[in-house]
Amino acid sequence: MSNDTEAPLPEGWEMRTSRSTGMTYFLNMYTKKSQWERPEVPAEPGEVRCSHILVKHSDSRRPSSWREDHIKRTKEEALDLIKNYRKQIVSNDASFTDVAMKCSDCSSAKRGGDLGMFGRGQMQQAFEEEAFKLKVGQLSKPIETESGFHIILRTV
Ligand SMILES: O=C(CCc1ccccc1)N[C@H](Cc1nc2ccccc2[nH]1)C(=O)O
Repeated sequence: MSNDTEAPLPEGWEMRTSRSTGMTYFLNMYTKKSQWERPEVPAEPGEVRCSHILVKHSDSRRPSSWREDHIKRTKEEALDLIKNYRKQIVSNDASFTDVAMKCSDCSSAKRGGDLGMFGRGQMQQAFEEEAFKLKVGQLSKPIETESGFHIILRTV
């Protein structure tokens, strides 16, 4: 715990002095939210940009996609597929964009899986939690939402 006021603040934070009380507080430069406690980790961005690859299954919220009118694969088969896609990408046997365009069961497949910029409260909870944990350029492990299984690449 560093309460040394000289130590540099983590990325994205600025130190401020309250005009009314003279007390020091800390401002997240992305979200403009403030806090009294000295931050120990970089400020969370207000928005991130991610691409993803989605593999749906028969129990998905909408078991249909541009690829397949009636998706019959089981959850187990879907998880196996997304793990194999991740292996191909990590080993550089295929590019994220190509796999997304060919294999993703989301309409974003047409754009290499790109979902654009989004803030908290816009995507399904499990997807949001993982997306905001990622560093820029990082590829997530498979995560599950009601839509199916995803791997997420944070791009901005
Ligand atoms: O909801 C959409 C569209 C997502 C989208 C956002 C922004 C640009 C392009 C697409 N497609 C669903 C599948 C799906 N479920 C998701 C859950 C979280 C993030 C992306 C997702 N994609 C479906 O097709 O059932």
